Amino acid sequence: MVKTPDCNVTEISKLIHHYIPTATLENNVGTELSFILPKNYAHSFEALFTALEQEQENLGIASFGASVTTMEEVFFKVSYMEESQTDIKAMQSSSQVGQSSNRNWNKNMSRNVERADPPTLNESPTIHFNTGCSLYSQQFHAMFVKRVLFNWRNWKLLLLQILGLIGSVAFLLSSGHTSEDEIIRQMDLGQYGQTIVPFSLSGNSDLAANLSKHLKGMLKSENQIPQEVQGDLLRYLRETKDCIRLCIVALSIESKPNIVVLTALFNNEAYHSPSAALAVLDNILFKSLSGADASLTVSNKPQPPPDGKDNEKPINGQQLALALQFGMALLISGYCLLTVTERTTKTKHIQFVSGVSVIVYWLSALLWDFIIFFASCFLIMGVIKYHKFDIYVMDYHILETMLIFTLYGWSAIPFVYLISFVFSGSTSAYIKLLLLNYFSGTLGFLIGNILENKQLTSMSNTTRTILGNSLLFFPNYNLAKCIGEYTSIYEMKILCTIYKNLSVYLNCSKENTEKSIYSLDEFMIGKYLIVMSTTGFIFLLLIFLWETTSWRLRTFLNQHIFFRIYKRYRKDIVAKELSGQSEDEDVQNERKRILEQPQELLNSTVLIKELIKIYFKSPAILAVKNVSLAIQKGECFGLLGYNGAGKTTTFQILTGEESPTSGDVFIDGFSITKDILQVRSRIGYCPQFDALLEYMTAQEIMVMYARIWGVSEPQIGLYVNKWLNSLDLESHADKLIRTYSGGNKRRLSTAIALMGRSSVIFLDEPSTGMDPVARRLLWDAVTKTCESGKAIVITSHSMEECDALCTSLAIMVQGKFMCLGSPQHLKNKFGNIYILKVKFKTEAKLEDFKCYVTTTFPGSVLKHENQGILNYYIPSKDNRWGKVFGILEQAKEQFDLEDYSISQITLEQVFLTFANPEKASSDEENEVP
Ligand SMILES: Nc1ncnc2c1ncn2[C@@H]1O[C@H](COP(=O)(O)OP(=O)(O)OP(=O)(O)O)[C@@H](O)[C@H]1O
Repeated sequence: MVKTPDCNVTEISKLIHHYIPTATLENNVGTELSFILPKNYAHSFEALFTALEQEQENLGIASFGASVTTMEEVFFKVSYMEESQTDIKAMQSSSQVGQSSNRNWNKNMSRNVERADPPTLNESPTIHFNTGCSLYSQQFHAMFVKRVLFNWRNWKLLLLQILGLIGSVAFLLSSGHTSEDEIIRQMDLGQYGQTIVPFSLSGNSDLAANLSKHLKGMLKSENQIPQEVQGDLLRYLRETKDCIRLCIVALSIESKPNIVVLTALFNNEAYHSPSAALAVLDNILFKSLSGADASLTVSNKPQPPPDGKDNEKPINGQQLALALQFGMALLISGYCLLTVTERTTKTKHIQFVSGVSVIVYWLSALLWDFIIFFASCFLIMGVIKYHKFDIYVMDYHILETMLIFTLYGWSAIPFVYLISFVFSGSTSAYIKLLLLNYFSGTLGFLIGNILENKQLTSMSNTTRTILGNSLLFFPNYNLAKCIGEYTSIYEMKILCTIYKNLSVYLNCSKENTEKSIYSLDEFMIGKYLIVMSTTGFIFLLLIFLWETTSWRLRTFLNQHIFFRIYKRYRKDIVAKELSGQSEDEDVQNERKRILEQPQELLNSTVLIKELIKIYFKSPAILAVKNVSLAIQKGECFGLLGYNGAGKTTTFQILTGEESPTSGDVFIDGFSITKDILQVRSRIGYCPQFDALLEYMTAQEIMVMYARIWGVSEPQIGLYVNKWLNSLDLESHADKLIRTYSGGNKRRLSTAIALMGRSSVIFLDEPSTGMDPVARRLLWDAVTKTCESGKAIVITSHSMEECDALCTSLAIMVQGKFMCLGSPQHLKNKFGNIYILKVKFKTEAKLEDFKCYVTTTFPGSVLKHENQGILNYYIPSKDNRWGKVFGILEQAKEQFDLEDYSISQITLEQVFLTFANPEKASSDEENEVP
């Protein structure tokens, strides 16, 4: 029944009980009133409905109808009976007494019992909500714990990143060193394999002949090839092809009067050829003096380091600078994982609409990520110390090195946050950021060094400066430069102290050695430190700016640029599709009321004024076409429509996710286009796809949202448990959300949307995937939330759900409202048929019954016939409820009917009429007069 303002519910109940004593009140919410009438009183229906029709005006009934029990209600009844027979004791002993009564309510279908309860879920008088500084500190706490839990639950990933950092640094540092035990290298020709040794002999002297003989003998014994050259030895070396590769040493023995000149030649491409040539020469001299058996062995053994420095490693700053790049990129890039996931799954949006401030959100993330980074830097210092890179750890240098790392972290973490806005997937974001950071560090470092060396490039100074300065944008480049320059400076200082006479190679002037490393001069680190500390602030500022002004920017572009251009070139479409005029009287009246009355008089929680949304693609998609609507406090408004009708887009605009192309929305009087931050903290939102942090448990995420809303710390447990109870989630409270079924995730998303102090809650298909029991729990929670004074806007493809919950609804078709009003109003307005279902005991009188129906109800249509069951559409015009029941009671006896039912058109049939007008009109033409 639809009640008028002066409806007398007590009198209506009395009248119904007069005819049907066992009738029960099912629902009394808003303008809707419904009773359950047992079927065994079907014989009294004629009298009851006739009496209702006669007294309709006196009792304050705007309209009424009847529907039969659905299969879902049968499901509840059967499962309840089954359960009560088998497990009644268990249910009674349930510790959750309130919960248990909830379940009974749902399974009994006696909704009135529960709905009569005072609202307990929202703003219970005992719950205190913090504001101001305490609210901000609670939100910071919630955001910080969220971040900690992410790393705690994904510890393997974090460990991998830290091990990657330390491992890569350790590996690259150790692989760059020469071994401590240097090998002894023998300086003979054997180290080059078999070689050709050209030699020339000139003059006639015994000594020369003797030397030549020893040379040949020695070379043969060493498996080398002696090659006597007649004529010019140098020319032979230059022109003989084989010599280019195989001649390492050569010898000339020249006899002059009174002297023999021995000359050893060496191939200057072979590293050890000079000493090998001398060794050959010394050997033949020794052999000629001491006999053929005498020999000399020449070996190369590096000299040991000076006293006390025997373990010191050579310092190599570039090596460390490059070694750090991969590990740092691996760790730092990982900070995009949660931020990208939160943004793409809309979890961040939900946190913002629940009231988290932008500053709190990002600073809490920065703090935790910085702690992890700082701890990792200490581990790197350990590795550096272990590898004896004393320059970074001796004296106060550890502080200087940590300062470089700290400033790098300060700029690199916000850099990663900022760049992560570009990506739509967390894994691809990680890989791409890893490559960007790594290559900006390594290639940037090499390019930077080339740019600094004026001899290597022919660029003008301006180009060189622009290129050099643009590299400063990348934190990894600054880190590499800092470490590289830092090492060079101290290396120079140490060398100048030890070797005072090295002025040929080093500038060891006082001015140079005593200059501060923090100086802004070239080859000092001051510039890089200042750039890192400044870019940290700039990146953070850009993030805050983007978060707070991107909405305005998008709205401005949409409304003042794109839409203006569109209007200019598509006047025909704008006039036809976006005028806002409607053929439906209710939609038109609502629009007129909103446009004509001042906003204050409308006093609505949600006010939608001429809302238009166009997706400017090719071709442009007109998703919402000039919609106006006012939703009051305590109202549950349903938005129905086929897939693609524009419901989600409307929701996205109402929650500040999408910007409107034209028009405005006011929540509690605050404009969504101008005061988005005020609007955000007044909204609860359950999006179409679950926006949950899957590494958390239900308990943890609910506690997080309770903190975001500002529930006082001692009451959070109580508050969260209430909401977990309300959607029957306590048994899953401690399980990770990633293990939940789809239905349970929906329950949790809905509970999150319903909690807090919002004025309006948007539920986008909340019951998708829920079982019937969970759906009833959801209905119960939604009804109680409405009763607590909040407005709820819901979209659903379940007509039954909208029928049960919504005080008013609109059917949306291709972006427009086609009708508007309460479910019963729409059924009465558009449902001009009754649905008659008849079942025969035998089919003997079936044909007679068909003739009877055709003559008794002119215009009726047999919709469906199957195994003795007939399904008719009967026009309701001229056939009142009482008359129809009277006729069918008589027909039951006359035609031997086993059973019959007569019901009003369902909301679903009204929906089909509107949502598919072409089909519906052809159906009506063909089937229903
Ligand atoms: N981001 C987008 N870019 C372009 N077009 C879009 C975008 N989002 C939605 N649309 C289009 O806008 C229209 C309305 O889509 P919307 O998602 O609002 O429908 P809906 O009624 O919520 O459908 P459903 O019931 O399937 O959720 C559709 O034609 C859709 O293709």
